Amino acid sequence: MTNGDPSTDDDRQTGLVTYSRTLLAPAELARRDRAYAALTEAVRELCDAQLRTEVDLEEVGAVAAEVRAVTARLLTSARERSFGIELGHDGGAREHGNAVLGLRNPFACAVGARAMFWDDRGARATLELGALYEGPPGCVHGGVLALVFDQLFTEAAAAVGQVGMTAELTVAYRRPIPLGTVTVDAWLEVVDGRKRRMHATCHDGDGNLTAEAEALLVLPRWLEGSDAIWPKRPPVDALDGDVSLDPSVT
Ligand SMILES: CCCCC/C=C\C/C=C\C/C=C\C/C=C\CCCC(=O)SCCNC(=O)CCNC(=O)[C@H](O)C(C)(C)COP(=O)(O)OP(=O)(O)OC[C@H]1O[C@@H](n2cnc3c(N)ncnc32)[C@H](O)[C@@H]1OP(=O)(O)O
Repeated sequence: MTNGDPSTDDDRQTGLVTYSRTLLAPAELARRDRAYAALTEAVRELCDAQLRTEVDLEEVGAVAAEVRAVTARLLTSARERSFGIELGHDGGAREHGNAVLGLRNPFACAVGARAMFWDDRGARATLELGALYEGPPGCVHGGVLALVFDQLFTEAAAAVGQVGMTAELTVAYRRPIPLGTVTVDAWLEVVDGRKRRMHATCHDGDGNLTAEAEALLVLPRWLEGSDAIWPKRPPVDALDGDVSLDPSVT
């Protein structure tokens, strides 16, 4: 099957996952990533602005027409389906459609160089969850937090070489989470064959523990022996200050 994109080779199937491999030189790939990241950021800013705007209704109508015109320009050349996974030159997955950290997904909240980190225990995300992620008034939507936990578990498992897909996810919401900065830590607790038991915490901007989560990840039978590589993230010590992932350190 061909994916219709001349910058990648054809689709391949590994179990349930369809992926292609880039045909572009690294410099060209980086140039495109910068351009698409800038577009994604601009659209994200637009989403936030349209949510909060109080301009008069005539202006609202005019802006809607302009946005539709811009959408039509983008659709003059567009893939028909989701981004899927494209493999880069090092075999690393370029998951640019991912709902939490996709470079080309304006809904993604874990974006930018300071959003996602790994160490030898697991993964940490430091996120700005603004008005677009609201559930209870002024607070983060519980489903959005579950989404972030889900991704963090995958990251934490990958950080220690134990990838898996989420089979079960349980969240304990301990106190409302004000919109703003949240820090989520996830780590591996137990490996039992293809099963990985995970734990995670969420702290608000004042350092309060707001939620905890547990998950069972399972290395899918179809992924055993695959050469697919989850993309590596910067080490936690790339951050300023004390950001140990040790769960005993609060
Ligand atoms: C996955 C990451 C891999 C990274 C690889 C690198 C590069 C890129 C390639 C692929 C990337 C793909 C996706 C990653 C992207 C984002 C992820 C974000 C997180 C998610 O968004 S992820 C989506 C939600 N997630 C699902 O879409 C899973 C649907 N599901 C299944 O795909 C199967 O269901 C699966 C695979 C879970 C198991 O299938 P299977 O055939 O491999 O294994 P099997 O059934 O034999 O179970 C083996 C042992 O696990 C126990 N077990 C199984 N399921 C259980 C359950 N629910 N509760 C309690 N125990 C359970 C059994 O009881 C047995 O235990 P025992 O050995 O003791 O008998």
